[in-house]
Amino acid sequence: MILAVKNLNLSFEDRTGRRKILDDVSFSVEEGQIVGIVGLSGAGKTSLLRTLNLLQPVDSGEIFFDGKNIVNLKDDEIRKMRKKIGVVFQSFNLFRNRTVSQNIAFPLKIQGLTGREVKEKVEKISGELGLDHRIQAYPSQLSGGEQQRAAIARALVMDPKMILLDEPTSALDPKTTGRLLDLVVELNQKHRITFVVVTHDMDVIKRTCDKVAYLENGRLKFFGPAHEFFVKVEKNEVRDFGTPLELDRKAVEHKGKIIRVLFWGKKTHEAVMWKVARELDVSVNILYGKIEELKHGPFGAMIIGIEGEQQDLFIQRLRESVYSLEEVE
Ligand SMILES: Nc1ncnc2c1ncn2[C@@H]1O[C@H](COP(=O)(O)OP(=O)(O)OP(=O)(O)O)[C@@H](O)[C@H]1O
Repeated sequence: MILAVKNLNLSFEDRTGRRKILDDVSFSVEEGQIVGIVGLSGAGKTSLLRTLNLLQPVDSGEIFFDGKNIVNLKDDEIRKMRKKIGVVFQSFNLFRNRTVSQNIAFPLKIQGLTGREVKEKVEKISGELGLDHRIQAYPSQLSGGEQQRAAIARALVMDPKMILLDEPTSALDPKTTGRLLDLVVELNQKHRITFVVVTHDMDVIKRTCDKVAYLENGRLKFFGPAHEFFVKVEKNEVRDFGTPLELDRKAVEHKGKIIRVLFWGKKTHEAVMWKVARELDVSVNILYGKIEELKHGPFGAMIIGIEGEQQDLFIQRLRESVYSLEEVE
């Protein structure tokens, strides 16, 4: 386990008094995982991210990183710890009056590496991130995607164990977003870097995340595998995040039973459904359906109308091969 957050509380003082921002938040992250932090605006996502990098002191609670409680560290220990945790802010925070190369070199120079060592590292990282041709440019001359990669390069150059990303795709077009997400997955697999990503973007969750933390008014309402988060969305247990499949009863004329099926990770569910339907002579009518390609396999939701004498047996048999199945009244 690389990160364990225990009973974290944070509050801020404003005109109305003290306001709770994080309320008894606990979760843990295995090394090499990518975790998405989601929730409505103001839920406390960025505040949580800032506590993880010790930019934000907390009221109470513990944060174990790499086996050590990092809450209440002394200044020199904080500096040491920060080397292991890279941060890429939403606004990238690149030094405007330095080139890409100088931006990436900056943390290494502070470390006291020799000119030659710095040059080698900067070249290696910028090559890996496809920035070699932009190395002498200034941030203002870069596209949003390039600025993002320069900021990631600057974090990566310290060989961090974990990288925190705040809304990494909010300034990017869909194509650049796709490339960034591929890059995150690649860095994660190649270097085993753990990522914690604050995002509003469902694509980030679908394509990169192993786990999801869902915050509502500072409380962690869900923490678990990405596909289980999508189950929550389908069951309408997550406010304003994603749209569950709805059955429009008026639009459907159906005499038999209607079932809602959720499936995950197996590509065989549909084959099973048709096979069982044939065996039991049940007719199957898919009324609504959708499939999301998650990192660890497809997640799907279907609303199905069935007819035939052996409907109940069909439901029983199908239930064995899907994630969940319920009858719709
Ligand atoms: N330094 C601060 N002082 C007082 N209140 C703050 C401070 N920083 C954040 N807040 C408040 O804490 C709450 C949570 O903010 P935070 O930025 O963590 O939310 P968020 O979930 O990241 O929102 P968004 O998605 O809009 O970025 C907000 O109501 C915000 O106004």
